Amino acid sequence: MSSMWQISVPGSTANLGSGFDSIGLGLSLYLKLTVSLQDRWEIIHLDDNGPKEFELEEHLLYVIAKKIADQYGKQLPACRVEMASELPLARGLGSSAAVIVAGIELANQVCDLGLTVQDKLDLSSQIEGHPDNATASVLGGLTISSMDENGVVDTFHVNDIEASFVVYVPDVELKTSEARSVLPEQFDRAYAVRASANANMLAASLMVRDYEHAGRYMEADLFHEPFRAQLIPQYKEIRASAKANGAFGTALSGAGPTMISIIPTAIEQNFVNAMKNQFPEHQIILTKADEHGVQVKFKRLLQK
Ligand SMILES: Nc1ncnc2c1ncn2[C@@H]1O[C@H](COP(=O)(O)OP(=O)(O)OP(=O)(O)O)[C@@H](O)[C@H]1O
Ligand SMILES: N[C@@H](CCO)C(=O)O
Repeated sequence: MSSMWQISVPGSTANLGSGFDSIGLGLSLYLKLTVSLQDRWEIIHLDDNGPKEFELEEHLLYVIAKKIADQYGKQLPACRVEMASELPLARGLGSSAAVIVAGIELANQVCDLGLTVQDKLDLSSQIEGHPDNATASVLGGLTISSMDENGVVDTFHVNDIEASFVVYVPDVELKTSEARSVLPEQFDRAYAVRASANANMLAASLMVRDYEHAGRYMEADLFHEPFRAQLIPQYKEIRASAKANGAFGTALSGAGPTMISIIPTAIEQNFVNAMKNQFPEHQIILTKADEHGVQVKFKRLLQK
């Protein structure tokens, strides 16, 4: 008998504008792993959304799985991993958080660690450094989170987000580390109060499912977008056209360069067609909130 695990992790969008480093939303775009045990490690990418060349010891999935196994005093067995991903690298769709959550789950399954959901929220957020994408990949849905100085995460989780989302993915990468390097180290008090008031309004609007209001506060970020906008292809044009075509609001997805609109479900097809006409250089994808977070299917196979 041999064992096989199928691990599915949703990608995510972080911030939704003013909810910087705190608000996340799982998207119905997935990273999927098929894992089995064999006598040597092997990671096979089934598409282009993975590193083109890599040393095993530097592959994020392996690094995380090994780190977690070590942390729990277990030996990580050699695995064959087939990886399929709908998340382009370094575009703002939470590819790194999804791989981190997948690596934690892989170690959890093959080393039988018995991790709780809270363990997964804490471990993944500590590794990412902020809980927005990580919590959304663990839980799906909308997550509003805070991580304390000991790395303990408190998350408010909301499902049934009845809106549609459209992402505009440009053909350029922007590493999160680079997009964070342009942010100011400090804000003065009056500025910080306005920025956090806008984040509070965004969170409240999302909680009561007032997406029109949420769209307004998605566009009112003061923590990061004013400093990142210059790095983003067609930032102003996409925001303006999306609004003209009926979007509630548009923001950077995570650290960018992808942008995301929240739109009424009733207009989705016309909206996407109009935006595709106006932004032919972008890959434009209609998506929804994922409702499940990380999922595992386990099979025992009869060996030939
Ligand atoms: N499928 C994958 N396999 C291996 N490594 C990956 C994979 N997906 C992402 N990574 C790693 O994560 C890095 C991208 O992380 P980064 O935080 O810059 O972008 P992101 O997570 O896509 O964006 P954001 O955090 O803004 O949503 C890649 O350079 C690579 O090292
Ligand atoms: N909150 C993070 C998301 C990307 O990891 C940022 O905007 O930098």
